[in-house]
Amino acid sequence: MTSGGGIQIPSRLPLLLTHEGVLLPGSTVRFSVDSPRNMHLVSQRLLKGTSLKSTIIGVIPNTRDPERDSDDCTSEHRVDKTYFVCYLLFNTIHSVHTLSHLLFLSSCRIGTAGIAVQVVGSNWPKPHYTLLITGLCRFSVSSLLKERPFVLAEVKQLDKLEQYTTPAREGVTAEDGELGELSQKFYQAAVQLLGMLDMSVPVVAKFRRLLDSLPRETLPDVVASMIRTSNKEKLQVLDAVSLEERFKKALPMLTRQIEGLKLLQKTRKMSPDHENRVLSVRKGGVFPGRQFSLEEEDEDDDGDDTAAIERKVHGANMPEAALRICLKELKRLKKMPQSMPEYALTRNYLDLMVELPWSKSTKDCLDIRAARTLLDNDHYAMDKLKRRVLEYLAVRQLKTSLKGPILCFVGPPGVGKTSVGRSIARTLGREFHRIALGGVCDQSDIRGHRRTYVGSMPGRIINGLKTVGVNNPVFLLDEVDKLGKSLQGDPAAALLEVLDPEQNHSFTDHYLNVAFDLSQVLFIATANTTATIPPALLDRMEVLQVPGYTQEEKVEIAHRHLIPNQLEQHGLTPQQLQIPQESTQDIISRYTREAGVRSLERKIGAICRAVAVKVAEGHKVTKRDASTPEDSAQQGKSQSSLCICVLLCWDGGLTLYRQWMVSGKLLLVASQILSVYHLHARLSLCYMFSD
Ligand SMILES: Nc1ncnc2c1ncn2[C@@H]1O[C@H](COP(=O)(O)OP(=O)(O)OP(=O)(O)O)[C@@H](O)[C@H]1O
Repeated sequence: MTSGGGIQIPSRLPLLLTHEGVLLPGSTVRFSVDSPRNMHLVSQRLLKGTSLKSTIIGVIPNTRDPERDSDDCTSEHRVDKTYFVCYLLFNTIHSVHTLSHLLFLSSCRIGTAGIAVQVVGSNWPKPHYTLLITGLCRFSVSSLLKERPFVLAEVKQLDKLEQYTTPAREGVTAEDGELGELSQKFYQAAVQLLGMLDMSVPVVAKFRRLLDSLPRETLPDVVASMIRTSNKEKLQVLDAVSLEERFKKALPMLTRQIEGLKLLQKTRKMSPDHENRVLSVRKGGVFPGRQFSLEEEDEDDDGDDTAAIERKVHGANMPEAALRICLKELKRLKKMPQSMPEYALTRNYLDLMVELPWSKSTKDCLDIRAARTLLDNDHYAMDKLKRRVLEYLAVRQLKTSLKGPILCFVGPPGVGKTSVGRSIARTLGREFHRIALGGVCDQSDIRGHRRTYVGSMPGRIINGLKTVGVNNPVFLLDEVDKLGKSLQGDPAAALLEVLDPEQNHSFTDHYLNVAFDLSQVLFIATANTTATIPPALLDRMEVLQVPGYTQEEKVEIAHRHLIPNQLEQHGLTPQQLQIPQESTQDIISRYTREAGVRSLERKIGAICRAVAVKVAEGHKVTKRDASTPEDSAQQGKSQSSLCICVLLCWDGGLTLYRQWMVSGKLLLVASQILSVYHLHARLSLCYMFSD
């Protein structure tokens, strides 16, 4: 095998006839073997041989063994007798052709001698072997020695194997004239290509490693086997026996690949992370392995995402403990692939942490006189409550320390507890957030779920803070008396910490798992009764009773607040609908039975809706008729003198309760029966237009 210091391949080589791929010297290719001749080669030569010599075979590319095709025919048409006779005849002729074909092969084809580095056999779906062969050198077939059981040929080695063991400087150099220039050009092109490729791809990594360590002579074969080339092109390189010709054949392929990449990069604008990756490899001469690249890629892929969160985390102005947790989570997030379910959980957690108003607050603009005016304007009566609220606010104005009592307004429904809470927020110039506690029976509603649970989320307090975006809002805990209890814990107990000024500076939501200072939040609670409020909770609050209203108070509330509000809500003007005090009194005494004014408000709303329909219809009619200036004047007059007559009818009897709003002639335009009270009564409206 060795002659004169150089390595020689055996002069007789078993030949593997393959049509699958082209094995070039210096490359490794996997071949699937299933034709009888090739199968014999593997079983009788490769598997039985014990020496290195026995693992060297010749690979003749682009050759389909004719016997394999005929074998296929046999199996497919085994039962067809007529075909079988034909097949025998055909095979006799064909065997001559096969021999000549192989002889033709042996006279003009070039193959690659290679070492079978791996042989894997399998019986599924049919018996076959898979060979992993590393190419050594070119050879030409001198003569065919035998055809069966596998092809054996006398071969002539074309490449000198010692070339592959010579260091680069002793191989082709620039001083070697045209060949030297060619090889230098080829090397530079290969380096250029490398600079444009994604280094995390294994084949590129291999390419980079090989580029500097291999002798230049081997580059055309190695590069041609690695870049995107067709089998035909690889065959051209294989057939190029002279080194110069080989460089000339392979260089255009390499240049084409570079141009193609350039074009691709032009159209698909390079992403910055890709650029970074390429740059990092260009700078550090050592190419990182696959594992390293993957980690790097993960970081780069979501680099923007995590970088943005990191910026937000640092900008959120959160306390040190929270910041530490965020940075820890961020570190974990960076290491996680985005496809991991925990990635989304951690991401959501960090999003919430950066959105929370750790140190964002509104400035209180408390002026007791203005507060009194505002409360008076918003609410009629409720003197006792308003007085206490003003006292409370005055103390706050004098003493900025916020450790005051938690006010709890207790009274029947609709007496204005919630709306007073809203007014307090307005007088203070703070954000207002209402937390409805009616029916809440799970303590995690208040404190949140631990992050270990699927679908965990923060409690209502933290959610409320996120919504308002400041850490000093007015939180109205509505209906504290309707808190429930269940196996999931007692939400009232969770509220104890929230409402205790001594404790709530370090309120810890289970989801956040870090303390949030609630001491700046102004809590106001409302309830219909104190009977169902847990004593411990009641003890933390100052109860302010809000009694129901008298008839006179209700009439005043209706005319000062409810009717103007409803008119505005329904897009009506006071000229279009005027409800006299007597009518209001009647509605209160006959159609509402309540301590508050919610039902009364609904009745007024019903009247407004009915009037809105009529006004809208009136608009249409007048638009159509108002073609002349006289018509327009008439229309304005009619609208301004629109009045209402309330007809109350119940149990079939009709009571006309007529109120003439304008003097003069009145015309009944329309009447509508509105369903107001389910069985007893109906409210009928008549619209009268002045002529
Ligand atoms: N004194 C008042 N002055 C003006 N409007 C009032 C007054 N009392 C109640 N209202 C109005 O009555 C309506 C109902 O009030 P609100 O929702 O505050 O009642 P509540 O006491 O909170 O009822 P609930 O206990 O059912 O929650 C609101 O539109 C409110 O403006």
